[in-house]
Amino acid sequence: MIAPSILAADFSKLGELVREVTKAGADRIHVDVMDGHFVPNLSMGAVVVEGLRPVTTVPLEVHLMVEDPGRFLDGFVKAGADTLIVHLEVLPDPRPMVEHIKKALGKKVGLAFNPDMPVERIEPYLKDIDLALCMTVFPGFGGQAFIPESLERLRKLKALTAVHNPACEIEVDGGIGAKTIAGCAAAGANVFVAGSAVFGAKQGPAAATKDLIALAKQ
Ligand SMILES: O=C(CO)[C@@H](O)[C@H](O)COP(=O)(O)O
Ligand SMILES: [Fe+2]
Repeated sequence: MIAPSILAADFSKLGELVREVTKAGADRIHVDVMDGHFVPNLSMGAVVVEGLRPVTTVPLEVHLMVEDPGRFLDGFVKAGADTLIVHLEVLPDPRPMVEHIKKALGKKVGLAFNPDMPVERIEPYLKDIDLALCMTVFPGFGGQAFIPESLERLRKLKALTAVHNPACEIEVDGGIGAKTIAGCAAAGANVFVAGSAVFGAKQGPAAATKDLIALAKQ
């Protein structure tokens, strides 16, 4: 599954671009939310999700790179988010929030972790989540280079999900493109976030989406 990240899109044409990648076969749209604290950058809030909701039929997944995700969950749900992804780094015990997102809010829940977090830290929560997001760059900015050590981490994550929750999706985010996507798929990933490789592609976002879908399948 391909999840174009709108962080790399030309915001003056956001609706049009999201329509275009949806038509090209994007499986979901990835919305990067940054608070300037958890990561050294600011990006977008729930109004963007609200604006995009009528534009696409595919799920909108919100990647919350924020220190205090609990403050924002309701707003994103009201705006139309389908999946809420929170970072393990800011949750000493993510279980109450995972439960809240699933039961009270009725949405899908993802747990993300940075490249310097031991993969085993997510193990106790795998059985309760829909998606594990293995960051393949340090979060905060689009357009960074894929960290090669991520492949070994993905293999570990795949082995852990096989034991605890084979239905749990394994998502990769950061530096995913034509050169890195097949390796990530072989290592166990099945959801691929791509920002610059889609919206910055020479061939245009629609063709790039189709190319990435084909490469991920090989
Ligand atoms: O969460 C993040 C960055 O923190 C990502 O979702 C980026 O937006 C991916 O951009 P590319 O590396 O694909 O350009
Ligand atoms: Fe992201």
